[in-house]
Amino acid sequence: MRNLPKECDVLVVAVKPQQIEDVLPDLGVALHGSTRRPVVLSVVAGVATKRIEQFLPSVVPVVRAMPNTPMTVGAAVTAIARGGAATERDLRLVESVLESVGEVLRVPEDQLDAVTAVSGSGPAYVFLVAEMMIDAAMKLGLDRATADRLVTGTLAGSSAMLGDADPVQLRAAVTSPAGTTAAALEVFEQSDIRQTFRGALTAARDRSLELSGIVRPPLAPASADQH
Ligand SMILES: NC(=O)C1=CN([C@@H]2O[C@H](COP(=O)(O)OP(=O)(O)OC[C@H]3O[C@@H](n4cnc5c(N)ncnc54)[C@H](O)[C@@H]3O)[C@@H](O)[C@H]2O)C=CC1
Ligand SMILES: O=C(O)[C@@H]1CCC=N1
Repeated sequence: MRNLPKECDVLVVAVKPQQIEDVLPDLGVALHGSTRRPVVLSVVAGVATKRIEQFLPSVVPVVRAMPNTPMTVGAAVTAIARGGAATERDLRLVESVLESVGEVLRVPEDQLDAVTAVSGSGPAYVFLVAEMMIDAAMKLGLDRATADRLVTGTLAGSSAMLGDADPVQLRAAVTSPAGTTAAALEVFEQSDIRQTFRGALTAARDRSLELSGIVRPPLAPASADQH
């Protein structure tokens, strides 16, 4: 930890929210003892830049990001927000790192809890849809391998069509009057699926807000020679 600031331009904090107090005090000490000022990039859900800054020298730039797991296939969408000491140059540096694995958007920090609910947790909602479609396909008599290929191909193809297109228009184009899609969509609407989605995303947003309250105040400032 002590040598990290000398070796890195960007230091990524990627522990669980409950673990940041195990990491940030030592990082603060290492940065106090260093003349080099790497950007601290936190991907930790629900922990505000102000909280992170409390552990670090005031000149250290902090940028908070909410990426998502499609990063592993170069298709992330990540939102970033800057802390008090971060400059335009720091933001560009972070963007250049994150753009190597997907798209990057800048948002005000107070929107990151909503972002977490939408795109941070979002892949799980899509995977749940895949799981439920595969299950329903098998109930209709398709074998597992066929169901997997049909569902995976349908989700991938539909995502590729979305691009900048309007999902409402895309859905309308699939839905023939009194046809099969209309029959399925009627069942979805009757089950109040829209309200379910609003409730789910609100729960995720609220959990992110709640997590921001779990972090205890930092320890008294420590000088480098105490460690
Ligand atoms: N999983 C996801 O889709 C996303 C996760 N995040 C955030 O990323 C963070 C990490 O999440 P995951 O990767 O899912 O968790 P994880 O549990 O897989 O990774 C946490 C890592 O922190 C390490 N760690 C724990 N204590 C440490 C310490 N004292 N010093 C050094 N390393 C330590 C662990 O060894 C582990 O590798 C969380 O804050 C989460 O909110 C953000 C966006 C998406
Ligand atoms: O579930 C979580 O807390 C993390 C944050 C976004 C995705 N996974």
